[in-house]
Amino acid sequence: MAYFCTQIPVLLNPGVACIKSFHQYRFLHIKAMQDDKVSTPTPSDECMVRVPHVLTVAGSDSGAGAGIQADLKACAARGVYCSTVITAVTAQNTVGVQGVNIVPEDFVAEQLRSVLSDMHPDVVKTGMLPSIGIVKTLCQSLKEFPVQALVVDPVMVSTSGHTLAGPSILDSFREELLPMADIVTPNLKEASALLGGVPLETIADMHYAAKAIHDIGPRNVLVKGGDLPASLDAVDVFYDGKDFYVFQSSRIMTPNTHGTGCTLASSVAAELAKGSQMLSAVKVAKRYIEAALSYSKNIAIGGGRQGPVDHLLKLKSNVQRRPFDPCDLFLYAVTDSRMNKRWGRSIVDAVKAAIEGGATIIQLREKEVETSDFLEAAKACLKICRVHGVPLLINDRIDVALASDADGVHIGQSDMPAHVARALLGPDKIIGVSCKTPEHALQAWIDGADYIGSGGVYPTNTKENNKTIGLDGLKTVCLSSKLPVVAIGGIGISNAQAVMGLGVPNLKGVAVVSALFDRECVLTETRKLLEVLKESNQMGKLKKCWRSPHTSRQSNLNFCYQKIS
Ligand SMILES: Cc1ncc(COP(=O)(O)OP(=O)(O)O)c(N)n1
Ligand SMILES: Cc1ncsc1CCOP(=O)(O)O
Ligand SMILES: [Mg+2]
Repeated sequence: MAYFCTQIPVLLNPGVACIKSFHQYRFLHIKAMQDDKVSTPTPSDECMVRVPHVLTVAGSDSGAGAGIQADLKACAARGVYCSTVITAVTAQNTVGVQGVNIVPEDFVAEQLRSVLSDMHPDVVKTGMLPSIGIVKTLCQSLKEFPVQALVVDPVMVSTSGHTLAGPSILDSFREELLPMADIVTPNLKEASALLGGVPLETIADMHYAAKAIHDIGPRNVLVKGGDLPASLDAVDVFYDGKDFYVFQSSRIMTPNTHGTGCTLASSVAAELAKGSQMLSAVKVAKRYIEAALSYSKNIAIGGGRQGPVDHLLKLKSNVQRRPFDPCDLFLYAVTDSRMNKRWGRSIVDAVKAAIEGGATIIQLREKEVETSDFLEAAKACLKICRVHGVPLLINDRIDVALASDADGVHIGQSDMPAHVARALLGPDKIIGVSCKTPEHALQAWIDGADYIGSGGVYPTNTKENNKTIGLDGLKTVCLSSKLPVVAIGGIGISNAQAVMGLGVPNLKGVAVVSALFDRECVLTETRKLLEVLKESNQMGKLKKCWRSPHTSRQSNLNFCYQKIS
């Protein structure tokens, strides 16, 4: 079995050293264009990385919970490329299957030839195979273009009860397809059909079925017990021809189960494509489907009885989150547990008060707390921030940001490099970078940051050995920066006006620690600073911008400030 590495392929221009990130590439490309010597980058073999690849041969589900669409999403979620040969197009939604249109056999053959002859997938996974001709075509193609593993999900009846492959198909399954399979993953109904209609109602029956199906020829069998009567647990039985393994987990109560069979089989295929052994591929796939089911418990898609699982575990968080808006930097509150402890309050209480006072973004800068406490605080603060539509960033700790699903991070010149943070956090999270010079600011932009923090503008006791850049230094950085800027360092009620009065358009606000948190009442201090900031932005030229209602549920905080130019 080959080992594959999953790095992003690197683009090369002849004569240009290997470019490591998209942002760097984009920058060099733009620069080359400006220098008038652009040539289209060509891939070079030495930098190319082979990507694990699953080909799914299945039906399309217009509702996208199952079929080809589930396979694509599951493989993407598991980090594997997925190509698709479509055997049928179904009209389907959360209510049921309204129609099926089978793709002609010779066109299935053509799709198979296109993919197998050129792209050489590692693993083939099958779903809906609606005719004997299509089963035979597939078996023939696999003989011509062998793959490392074949995963057969013997789809016969949709969960809503619609026949997707009739009983006529069973002989070709038994005689041709299953003997070629490395694993077959029937549910109880499908296992029963493969065994000629024998009733399967107990875990003992599932053991019997796994063995009897194994005798037909596949190397491994996973009998799924989701439909087991009178069982609160989800029980699946795996048999490798020698040993039985019973996977038992508590049943996740959710209406959103459409596509779980396809997803499980695709995930097994994805793990095999990455190089896993069969038993660990099944284990990982089961863990993944459990996570997806649990995550999708309360998502609402469609009006029918059975909604789709959210394979990418993303839909809910995108509802709660909104894109970064530079206006968020207006009143940027940065916590400090030492100060809060001194005044006898928790991080969470401090954040609550700052938001109530008008803070437009929160950064948890916790240099002295244990990781587990930091994570708990981040989760608790995130709940509050989400209710108020205020973004929450984590200082320094990418791991805490990831684990808490915070909105982003703030990192300095000696922290994790911003391009690495971007690769770890993905395109949607907010990244801020501390910059004291125009060179820092340019690099932050190249690396994919969203904003820069610049300072210390004034001397401060909050951060040791921090060079003060003054208002002139801040202005120089702002003028050179392509990104919005927030000023930091020694800023409070007495000098916020002077900072904002610099009059550079990309200076969007001030970041403040001690002026808010080293005070008795965070709420009062935040309110006072907000008033000063509003004044300083030459009141009248400052426009209150209302956010769309779904982003913030408290109307008094449902705003940001934007300067009218
Ligand atoms: C908004 C903002 N700007 C700058 C900093 C400083 O970050 P860094 O230079 O990494 O120093 P520490 O805060 O980690 O001590 C910041 N935290 N926030
Ligand atoms: C974290 C940081 N980075 C540059 S100055 C500073 C400290 C700002 O704290 P304060 O607002 O109390 O001066
Ligand atoms: Mg830092």
